[in-house]
Amino acid sequence: MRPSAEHFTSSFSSFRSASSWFELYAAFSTFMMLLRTAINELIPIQIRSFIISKFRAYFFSHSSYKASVHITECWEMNRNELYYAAKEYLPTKIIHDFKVLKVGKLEKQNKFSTALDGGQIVEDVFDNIKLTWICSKIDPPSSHLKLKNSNTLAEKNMFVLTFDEKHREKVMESYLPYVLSAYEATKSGKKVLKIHTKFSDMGTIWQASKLNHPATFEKLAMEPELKKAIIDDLDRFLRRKEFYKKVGKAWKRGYMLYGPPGTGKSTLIAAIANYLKFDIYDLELSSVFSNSDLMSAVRNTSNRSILVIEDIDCNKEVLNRSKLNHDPSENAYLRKMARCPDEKFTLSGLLNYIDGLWSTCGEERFIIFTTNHIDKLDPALLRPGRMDMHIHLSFCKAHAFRFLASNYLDIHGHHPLFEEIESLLEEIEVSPATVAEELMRSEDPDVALGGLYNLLKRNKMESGDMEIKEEEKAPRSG
Ligand SMILES: Nc1ncnc2c1ncn2[C@@H]1O[C@H](COP(=O)(O)OP(=O)(O)OP(=O)(O)O)[C@@H](O)[C@H]1O
Repeated sequence: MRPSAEHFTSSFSSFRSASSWFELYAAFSTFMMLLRTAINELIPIQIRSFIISKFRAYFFSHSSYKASVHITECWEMNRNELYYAAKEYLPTKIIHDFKVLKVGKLEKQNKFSTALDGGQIVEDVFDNIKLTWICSKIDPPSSHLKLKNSNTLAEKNMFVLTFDEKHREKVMESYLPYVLSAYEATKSGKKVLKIHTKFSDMGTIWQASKLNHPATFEKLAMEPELKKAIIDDLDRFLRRKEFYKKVGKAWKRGYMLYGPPGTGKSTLIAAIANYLKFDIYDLELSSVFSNSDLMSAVRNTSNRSILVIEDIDCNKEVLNRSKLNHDPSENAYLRKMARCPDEKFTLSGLLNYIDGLWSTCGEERFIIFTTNHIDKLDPALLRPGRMDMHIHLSFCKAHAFRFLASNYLDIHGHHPLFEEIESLLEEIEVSPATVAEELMRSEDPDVALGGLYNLLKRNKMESGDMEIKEEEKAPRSG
């Protein structure tokens, strides 16, 4: 069909109106350009930025951009503590209104544990910030990468935490540390303690076994003031994380336990470990072959642990080893394995080294040295500030004896032999270990206490005989 004359006229008029629109647009653009130039020239940039920020805040403050944090099960092929913290923390948020929840119990636990059953959305509020958690699965990587020290496939699950973008800083700096600290607390509550011993002379691997030592402060025969001072010190240490940070000190503590054999040094260490819920790393100096060997051993200890170095006065032994006492070919081999050719050390050098290295490794750590002969120690070790507390454990006197009698024989009141035993204990030196051993010989208190009395009398006579002999040996004056 051919177009009519009216059709052409209306198309032309619409073209005219379009051209007038362009004219209008051009005029508007020119005006805006002039206005912009005028504003830029007349209003300083600071005032302009301020006005723009206010304008944005007014119009966009209610629109929420979401930010997400992905917390995967593994981090750099290792267990991601934050993931496990979230796993432990989240069920506590829905325990009263859950729709689905996994429940289980391990042999060692006396309560059952709970876990999310995947796919659930958990809502949490922290400091008026709304947070949403969801657990989701990650496809396993194509290569069958395995976790270090574990048979689990890497990166199986993750938590996605979503929140308002504007709370990003608070979530990262306050909320996540809060989730982590709640986990640390529950973890230490149900922790099965371990004692690690150095695995071999050549390697630096620790071998762990369960620490089943039942020692507690309640069962330790010790002057009540000293016991209280130690417990107070431990409590202070535990709650002062922020303080250590503030004063720029490593969050660590060192004790020196000294006293004769059998006075309870090892028992006290076990009681401290049970109290703090810290693992023990028991380092025998005879298993350390060089500074680098020692460095690896110390570096491989974990946080929340106690590094115990017993009998540090055995200086001779260490020096003897470094002077190649054994077969020379064997020593060459051992040095090679320890990657420290011809490296020697003295005990004081070794202790200085531990001190320096240890203060740079991890946190929440204890180091405990024990010695039977404090007088033999290198003074550098006893220097103020190196060890935080020097604890003297001594022979059994009346108070410790009564304590052991009530603990071992259930005698809480009086016994006819008590006074005689106590006066003998004032005269001779007997360790709590010897007393405890005698008290364990019979369940009958009369028999056990009788045995102890006889032992103390014998010891007294022997020490009297020795004194007489010493006097006889000494040259007589006049
Ligand atoms: N103060 C104490 N309170 C309760 N029991 C103690 C005490 N001291 C020692 N014992 C008992 O004696 C045993 C040996 O003590 P322990 O091994 O702790 O002494 P030690 O000072 O470490 O000895 P060593 O210097 O020979 O290693 C312990 O198993 C414990 O039963």
